[in-house]
Amino acid sequence: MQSDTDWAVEAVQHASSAPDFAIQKLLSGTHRKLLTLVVINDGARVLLGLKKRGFGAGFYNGFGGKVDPGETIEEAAQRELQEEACITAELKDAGVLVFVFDDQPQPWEVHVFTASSYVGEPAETDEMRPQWFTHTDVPFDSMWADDLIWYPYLLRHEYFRGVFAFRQTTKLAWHTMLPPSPDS
Ligand SMILES: COc1nc(N)nc2c1ncn2[C@H]1C[C@H](O)[C@@H](COP(=O)(O)OP(=O)(O)OP(=O)(O)O)O1
Repeated sequence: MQSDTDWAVEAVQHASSAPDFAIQKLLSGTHRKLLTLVVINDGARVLLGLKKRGFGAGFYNGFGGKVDPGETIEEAAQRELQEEACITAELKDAGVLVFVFDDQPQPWEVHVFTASSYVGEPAETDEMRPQWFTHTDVPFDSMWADDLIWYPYLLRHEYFRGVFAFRQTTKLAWHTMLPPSPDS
């Protein structure tokens, strides 16, 4: 597993409005939970899934989950895409999101990927029900609150990095978006 998100620590340190819990949890050095998220974007539409169980159930989201020990982040993204949507794809790095929750011990680091095409036929699984949405019809009212902020970058094919602080799991309390790093 690999990650490099010291920029998230700097971002909260330099933001006077960042909530205390976000600053404390990011500065504490607590091991971050690594996750993946894949959004298939064919140029006019995105393929999302309605999460049927577990964290984020009832929200539309891309396909993804936790990085298992011994896996690279991209291997985890491929595995989760196959497990949740029954497809494979050539993945492109789209951005990184760091989430800090007041009710979760660890910050979460979510690596977002896109793909313009895929192999297989998207199919419903135990975890997700896939559905296409046009770019003008993305169901933000039924998605995580952060999505409204970073989807525009994804749809413009612009690499993004963001830090988001949530209270009571789903209430977005604060966020910041950073310019892409020089090597991204
Ligand atoms: C907090 O805001 C979030 N926004 C968005 N768009 N996506 C998020 C947010 N927080 C988490 N996610 C994503 C990251 C992952 O893709 C999933 C959560 O993964 P999950 O907990 O379902 O992981 P699995 O490994 O599949 O879990 P199980 O095997 O235990 O079901 O949500």
